Amino acid sequence: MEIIEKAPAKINLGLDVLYKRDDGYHELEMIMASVDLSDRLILTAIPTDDIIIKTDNGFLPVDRKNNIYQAIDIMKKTYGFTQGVEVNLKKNLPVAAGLGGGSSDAAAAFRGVNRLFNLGATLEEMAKLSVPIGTDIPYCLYGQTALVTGVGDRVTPLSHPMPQCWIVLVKPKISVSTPRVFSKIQVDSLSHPNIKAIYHAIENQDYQEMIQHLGNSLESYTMEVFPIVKYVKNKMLEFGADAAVMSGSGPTVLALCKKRSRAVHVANALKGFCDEVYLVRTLNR
Ligand SMILES: C[C@](O)(CO)[C@H](O)COP(=O)(O)OP(=O)(O)OC[C@H]1O[C@@H](n2ccc(N)nc2=O)[C@H](O)[C@@H]1O
Ligand SMILES: Nc1ncnc2c1ncn2[C@@H]1O[C@H](COP(=O)(O)OP(=O)(O)OP(=O)(O)O)[C@@H](O)[C@H]1O
Repeated sequence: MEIIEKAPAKINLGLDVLYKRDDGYHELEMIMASVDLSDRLILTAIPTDDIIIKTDNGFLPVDRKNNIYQAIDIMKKTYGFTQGVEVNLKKNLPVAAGLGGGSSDAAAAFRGVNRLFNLGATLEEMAKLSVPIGTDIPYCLYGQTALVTGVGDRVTPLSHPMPQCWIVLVKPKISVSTPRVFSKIQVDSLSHPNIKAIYHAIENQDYQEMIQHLGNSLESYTMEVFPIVKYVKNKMLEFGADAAVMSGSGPTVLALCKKRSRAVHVANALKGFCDEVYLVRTLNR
Protein backbone atom coordinates (compact mmCIF):
# COMPACT_ATOMS: atom_id res chain seq x y z
CA MET A 1 0.00 0.00 0.00
CA GLU A 2 1.09 3.55 -0.77
CA ILE A 3 0.19 6.65 1.28
CA ILE A 4 0.54 10.17 -0.13
CA GLU A 5 0.86 13.12 2.26
CA LYS A 6 1.22 16.79 1.40
CA ALA A 7 3.56 18.95 3.46
CA PRO A 8 2.58 22.62 3.01
CA ALA A 9 4.80 25.60 3.84
CA LYS A 10 3.95 27.47 7.03
CA ILE A 11 4.10 31.23 7.39
CA ASN A 12 4.39 33.34 10.53
CA LEU A 13 1.93 36.25 10.33
CA GLY A 14 3.12 37.28 13.77
CA LEU A 15 6.10 36.09 15.80
CA ASP A 16 6.82 37.52 19.24
CA VAL A 17 9.79 36.42 21.33
CA LEU A 18 8.72 36.87 24.96
CA TYR A 19 11.78 35.76 26.93
CA LYS A 20 14.65 33.27 27.11
CA ARG A 21 13.87 30.27 29.29
CA ASP A 22 16.23 28.51 31.69
CA ASP A 23 16.59 25.60 29.22
CA GLY A 24 17.94 28.03 26.58
CA TYR A 25 14.82 27.93 24.39
CA HIS A 26 12.69 31.01 23.83
CA GLU A 27 9.09 31.44 24.84
CA LEU A 28 7.19 32.48 21.73
CA GLU A 29 3.75 33.78 20.79
CA MET A 30 2.93 33.30 17.12
CA ILE A 31 0.09 33.32 14.61
CA MET A 32 0.76 30.69 11.97
CA ALA A 33 -0.98 29.69 8.76
CA SER A 34 -0.24 27.44 5.78
CA VAL A 35 -0.08 28.15 2.05
CA ASP A 36 -0.60 26.04 -1.06
CA LEU A 37 3.08 25.38 -1.79
CA SER A 38 3.87 21.87 -0.64
CA ASP A 39 6.37 19.05 -0.54
CA ARG A 40 4.96 15.60 -1.32
CA LEU A 41 5.75 12.41 0.56
CA ILE A 42 4.91 8.93 -0.70
CA LEU A 43 5.20 6.31 2.05
CA THR A 44 5.36 2.57 1.40
CA ALA A 45 5.71 -0.31 3.87
CA ILE A 46 8.74 -2.52 3.18
CA PRO A 47 9.47 -5.98 4.60
CA THR A 48 12.94 -5.14 6.00
CA ASP A 49 13.29 -3.23 9.26
CA ASP A 50 14.66 -0.03 7.64
CA ILE A 51 13.72 3.61 7.21
CA ILE A 52 14.73 4.54 3.66
CA ILE A 53 14.45 8.11 2.37
CA LYS A 54 14.77 8.98 -1.30
CA THR A 55 14.51 12.55 -2.56
CA ASP A 56 14.96 14.60 -5.69
CA ASN A 57 16.89 17.20 -3.63
CA GLY A 58 20.58 16.29 -3.79
CA PHE A 59 21.55 18.50 -0.83
CA LEU A 60 19.33 17.03 1.88
CA PRO A 61 20.54 14.36 4.31
CA VAL A 62 18.70 11.05 3.87
CA ASP A 63 19.95 9.43 7.09
CA ARG A 64 18.76 10.06 10.66
CA LYS A 65 19.61 13.76 10.26
CA ASN A 66 16.48 14.06 8.12
CA ASN A 67 13.43 15.12 10.14
CA ILE A 68 11.36 12.50 8.29
CA TYR A 69 13.66 9.73 9.56
CA GLN A 70 13.38 11.01 13.14
CA ALA A 71 9.58 11.21 12.95
CA ILE A 72 9.22 7.63 11.69
CA ASP A 73 11.84 6.36 14.15
CA ILE A 74 10.01 7.82 17.17
CA MET A 75 6.66 6.46 15.93
CA LYS A 76 8.30 3.03 15.51
CA LYS A 77 9.74 3.13 19.04
CA THR A 78 6.43 4.31 20.52
CA TYR A 79 3.94 2.15 18.61
CA GLY A 80 6.21 -0.81 17.82
CA PHE A 81 5.31 -1.60 14.22
CA THR A 82 7.60 -4.25 12.76
CA GLN A 83 7.78 -3.37 9.08
CA GLY A 84 10.11 -0.73 7.65
CA VAL A 85 9.11 2.33 5.63
CA GLU A 86 10.35 3.81 2.39
CA VAL A 87 9.64 7.50 1.82
CA ASN A 88 9.92 9.27 -1.51
CA LEU A 89 10.17 13.00 -0.91
CA LYS A 90 9.42 15.44 -3.73
CA LYS A 91 11.01 18.61 -2.36
CA ASN A 92 9.31 21.78 -3.61
CA LEU A 93 9.88 24.04 -0.60
CA PRO A 94 13.12 25.98 -0.28
CA VAL A 95 15.37 24.64 2.51
CA ALA A 96 16.38 26.69 5.59
CA ALA A 97 14.02 29.39 4.40
CA GLY A 98 11.79 30.15 7.39
CA LEU A 99 8.93 28.21 5.79
CA GLY A 100 9.21 25.19 8.07
CA GLY A 101 9.90 22.72 5.27
CA GLY A 102 11.67 20.15 7.44
CA SER A 103 8.97 20.44 10.12
CA SER A 104 6.15 20.07 7.63
CA ASP A 105 7.84 16.99 6.11
CA ALA A 106 8.16 15.50 9.61
CA ALA A 107 4.48 16.21 10.36
CA ALA A 108 3.51 14.53 7.07
CA ALA A 109 5.65 11.52 8.04
CA PHE A 110 3.89 11.27 11.44
CA ARG A 111 0.46 11.39 9.74
CA GLY A 112 1.62 9.03 7.00
CA VAL A 113 2.90 6.16 9.18
CA ASN A 114 -0.14 6.59 11.43
CA ARG A 115 -2.34 5.89 8.39
CA LEU A 116 -0.03 3.31 6.81
CA PHE A 117 -0.07 1.03 9.87
CA ASN A 118 -3.46 2.08 11.38
CA LEU A 119 -1.76 3.08 14.62
CA GLY A 120 -4.67 5.18 15.91
CA ALA A 121 -2.40 7.92 17.30
CA THR A 122 -4.16 11.23 17.95
CA LEU A 123 -2.78 14.58 16.78
CA GLU A 124 -2.15 15.46 20.44
CA GLU A 125 -0.08 12.30 20.96
CA MET A 126 1.97 12.86 17.82
CA ALA A 127 2.46 16.56 18.67
CA LYS A 128 3.93 15.61 22.07
CA LEU A 129 6.35 13.15 20.45
CA SER A 130 7.38 15.69 17.81
CA VAL A 131 8.68 18.62 19.89
CA PRO A 132 12.27 17.34 20.37
CA ILE A 133 12.55 16.93 16.57
CA GLY A 134 11.42 20.48 15.73
CA THR A 135 9.35 23.15 17.43
CA ASP A 136 7.23 23.88 14.33
CA ILE A 137 6.04 20.27 13.97
CA PRO A 138 3.06 20.50 16.38
CA TYR A 139 1.65 23.38 14.30
CA CYS A 140 2.30 21.48 11.05
CA LEU A 141 0.44 18.45 12.43
CA TYR A 142 -2.71 20.54 13.03
CA GLY A 143 -2.07 22.53 9.85
CA GLN A 144 -4.78 25.11 10.35
CA THR A 145 -4.47 28.81 11.18
CA ALA A 146 -3.48 28.86 14.85
CA LEU A 147 -2.14 30.73 17.84
CA VAL A 148 1.07 28.92 18.79
CA THR A 149 2.75 29.50 22.16
CA GLY A 150 5.37 27.95 24.46
CA VAL A 151 8.39 26.92 22.41
CA GLY A 152 5.96 26.04 19.62
CA ASP A 153 4.39 23.14 21.50
CA ARG A 154 1.04 24.71 22.41
CA VAL A 155 -1.27 25.00 19.41
CA THR A 156 -4.69 26.67 19.64
CA PRO A 157 -6.47 26.45 16.28
CA LEU A 158 -8.49 29.57 15.41
CA SER A 159 -12.16 29.16 14.52
CA HIS A 160 -11.57 30.82 11.11
CA PRO A 161 -8.79 30.51 8.52
CA MET A 162 -6.74 33.63 7.83
CA PRO A 163 -8.70 35.90 5.45
CA GLN A 164 -8.16 34.74 1.87
CA CYS A 165 -5.55 36.62 -0.10
CA TRP A 166 -2.63 36.15 -2.47
CA ILE A 167 0.84 35.74 -1.04
CA VAL A 168 4.17 36.32 -2.72
CA LEU A 169 7.02 34.42 -1.07
CA VAL A 170 10.52 35.63 -1.87
CA LYS A 171 13.57 33.73 -0.64
CA PRO A 172 16.83 35.61 -1.08
CA LYS A 173 19.79 33.42 -2.00
CA ILE A 174 21.10 33.02 1.56
CA SER A 175 20.52 30.41 4.25
CA VAL A 176 19.70 31.51 7.78
CA SER A 177 20.52 29.25 10.72
CA THR A 178 17.66 29.33 13.24
CA PRO A 179 19.85 28.26 16.22
CA ARG A 180 22.31 31.05 15.34
CA VAL A 181 19.58 33.70 15.24
CA PHE A 182 18.19 32.60 18.62
CA SER A 183 21.70 32.53 20.13
CA LYS A 184 22.51 36.07 18.93
CA ILE A 185 19.34 38.06 19.71
CA GLN A 186 19.13 40.37 22.72
CA VAL A 187 15.57 39.80 23.88
CA ASP A 188 15.39 43.19 25.69
CA SER A 189 15.98 45.10 22.47
CA LEU A 190 13.42 43.30 20.28
CA SER A 191 10.18 44.76 18.97
CA HIS A 192 6.96 43.04 19.99
CA PRO A 193 4.13 42.66 17.47
CA ASN A 194 0.60 42.69 18.85
CA ILE A 195 -0.25 38.99 18.47
CA LYS A 196 -3.66 39.35 20.17
CA ALA A 197 -4.64 42.00 17.60
CA ILE A 198 -3.79 39.61 14.73
CA TYR A 199 -5.73 36.86 16.50
CA HIS A 200 -8.86 39.01 16.87
CA ALA A 201 -8.59 40.38 13.33
CA ILE A 202 -8.59 36.82 11.97
CA GLU A 203 -11.47 35.76 14.21
CA ASN A 204 -13.40 38.80 12.85
CA GLN A 205 -12.23 38.01 9.28
CA ASP A 206 -10.96 41.60 9.09
CA TYR A 207 -8.15 41.58 6.47
CA GLN A 208 -7.37 45.31 6.78
CA GLU A 209 -7.03 45.07 10.56
CA MET A 210 -4.90 41.90 10.29
CA ILE A 211 -2.34 43.42 7.91
CA GLN A 212 -1.83 46.44 10.19
CA HIS A 213 -0.40 44.18 12.88
CA LEU A 214 1.84 41.72 11.01
CA GLY A 215 5.24 41.63 12.69
CA ASN A 216 8.20 39.47 13.63
CA SER A 217 10.54 40.04 16.60
CA LEU A 218 13.38 38.26 14.74
CA GLU A 219 13.15 40.50 11.66
CA SER A 220 15.45 43.29 12.88
CA TYR A 221 18.30 40.90 13.73
CA THR A 222 18.11 38.95 10.45
CA MET A 223 17.82 42.19 8.46
CA GLU A 224 20.88 43.64 10.17
CA VAL A 225 23.00 40.58 9.32
CA PHE A 226 21.47 40.12 5.86
CA PRO A 227 20.45 43.55 4.42
CA ILE A 228 18.98 41.81 1.34
CA VAL A 229 16.02 40.76 3.53
CA LYS A 230 15.18 44.38 4.30
CA TYR A 231 15.71 45.30 0.66
CA VAL A 232 13.23 42.62 -0.47
CA LYS A 233 10.62 43.76 2.07
CA ASN A 234 10.97 47.41 0.99
CA LYS A 235 10.70 46.45 -2.68
CA MET A 236 7.51 44.48 -2.01
CA LEU A 237 5.91 47.50 -0.36
CA GLU A 238 7.21 49.80 -3.10
CA PHE A 239 5.60 47.58 -5.76
CA GLY A 240 2.24 47.79 -4.02
CA ALA A 241 1.94 44.88 -1.58
CA ASP A 242 -0.70 45.49 1.10
CA ALA A 243 1.82 44.39 3.76
CA ALA A 244 5.04 42.40 4.06
CA VAL A 245 6.78 40.54 6.88
CA MET A 246 9.63 38.05 7.31
CA SER A 247 8.66 34.43 8.08
CA GLY A 248 10.27 32.54 10.99
CA SER A 249 13.95 33.37 11.39
CA GLY A 250 14.09 34.20 7.69
CA PRO A 251 15.23 34.83 5.09
CA THR A 252 11.90 34.39 3.23
CA VAL A 253 9.73 37.51 3.18
CA LEU A 254 6.01 37.26 2.44
CA ALA A 255 3.92 39.93 0.78
CA LEU A 256 0.13 39.90 1.20
CA CYS A 257 -2.17 41.20 -1.55
CA LYS A 258 -5.96 41.07 -1.62
CA LYS A 259 -6.00 41.46 -5.40
CA ARG A 260 -4.44 38.80 -7.62
CA SER A 261 -3.34 41.36 -10.23
CA ARG A 262 -1.36 43.23 -7.56
CA ALA A 263 0.29 40.01 -6.34
CA VAL A 264 1.27 39.09 -9.93
CA HIS A 265 2.83 42.53 -10.30
CA VAL A 266 4.77 42.21 -7.02
CA ALA A 267 5.94 38.68 -7.96
CA ASN A 268 7.11 39.71 -11.44
CA ALA A 269 8.84 42.80 -10.11
CA LEU A 270 10.67 40.82 -7.42
CA LYS A 271 11.91 38.29 -9.98
CA GLY A 272 14.27 41.03 -11.07
CA PHE A 273 16.04 40.77 -7.70
CA CYS A 274 15.64 37.14 -6.63
CA ASP A 275 15.41 33.74 -8.35
CA GLU A 276 13.11 32.13 -5.81
CA VAL A 277 9.72 33.83 -6.05
CA TYR A 278 6.46 31.94 -5.43
CA LEU A 279 2.91 33.22 -5.96
CA VAL A 280 0.67 31.23 -3.61
CA ARG A 281 -2.76 31.24 -1.95
CA THR A 282 -3.75 30.82 1.65
CA LEU A 283 -5.12 27.38 2.49
CA ASN A 284 -8.75 27.64 3.49
CA ARG A 285 -8.32 26.15 6.97
C1 LIG B 1 11.42 30.42 14.53
C2 LIG B 1 10.44 29.42 13.94
O1 LIG B 1 10.62 29.36 12.53
C3 LIG B 1 9.01 29.92 14.19
O2 LIG B 1 8.07 29.27 13.41
C4 LIG B 1 10.63 28.04 14.52
O3 LIG B 1 10.35 28.04 15.91
C5 LIG B 1 11.98 27.44 14.24
O4 LIG B 1 11.84 26.09 13.96
P1 LIG B 1 13.06 25.19 13.40
O5 LIG B 1 13.81 25.91 12.33
O6 LIG B 1 12.45 23.85 13.08
O7 LIG B 1 14.01 25.12 14.59
P2 LIG B 1 14.12 24.06 15.78
O8 LIG B 1 14.89 22.89 15.27
O9 LIG B 1 12.82 23.82 16.43
O10 LIG B 1 15.05 24.89 16.77
C6 LIG B 1 16.35 25.26 16.40
C7 LIG B 1 17.00 25.99 17.54
O11 LIG B 1 16.40 27.29 17.70
C8 LIG B 1 16.32 27.64 19.06
N1 LIG B 1 14.92 27.83 19.46
C9 LIG B 1 13.91 27.28 18.75
C10 LIG B 1 12.59 27.48 19.13
C11 LIG B 1 12.35 28.25 20.29
N2 LIG B 1 11.10 28.46 20.71
N3 LIG B 1 13.37 28.78 20.98
C12 LIG B 1 14.66 28.60 20.58
O12 LIG B 1 15.57 29.10 21.21
C13 LIG B 1 16.98 26.49 19.83
O13 LIG B 1 18.34 26.80 20.00
C14 LIG B 1 16.85 25.32 18.88
O14 LIG B 1 17.82 24.34 19.09
N1 LIG C 1 13.03 16.89 5.30
C1 LIG C 1 13.81 17.98 5.41
N2 LIG C 1 13.58 19.05 4.63
C2 LIG C 1 14.34 20.16 4.77
N3 LIG C 1 15.37 20.28 5.60
C3 LIG C 1 15.67 19.23 6.39
C4 LIG C 1 14.89 18.05 6.34
N4 LIG C 1 15.39 17.21 7.25
C5 LIG C 1 16.43 17.82 7.82
N5 LIG C 1 16.63 19.04 7.32
C6 LIG C 1 17.68 20.00 7.72
O1 LIG C 1 17.06 21.04 8.50
C7 LIG C 1 17.64 22.31 8.22
C8 LIG C 1 16.52 23.40 8.19
O2 LIG C 1 15.64 23.12 7.16
P1 LIG C 1 14.14 23.70 7.06
O3 LIG C 1 13.85 23.79 5.61
O4 LIG C 1 13.21 22.93 7.90
O5 LIG C 1 14.32 25.15 7.70
P2 LIG C 1 13.35 26.37 7.85
O6 LIG C 1 12.52 26.54 6.63
O7 LIG C 1 14.23 27.51 8.21
O8 LIG C 1 12.43 26.05 9.06
P3 LIG C 1 11.83 27.09 10.12
O9 LIG C 1 10.86 27.95 9.45
O10 LIG C 1 11.12 26.12 11.04
O11 LIG C 1 12.97 27.85 10.71
C9 LIG C 1 18.39 22.18 6.90
O12 LIG C 1 19.72 22.54 7.14
C10 LIG C 1 18.30 20.70 6.52
O13 LIG C 1 19.55 20.12 6.22
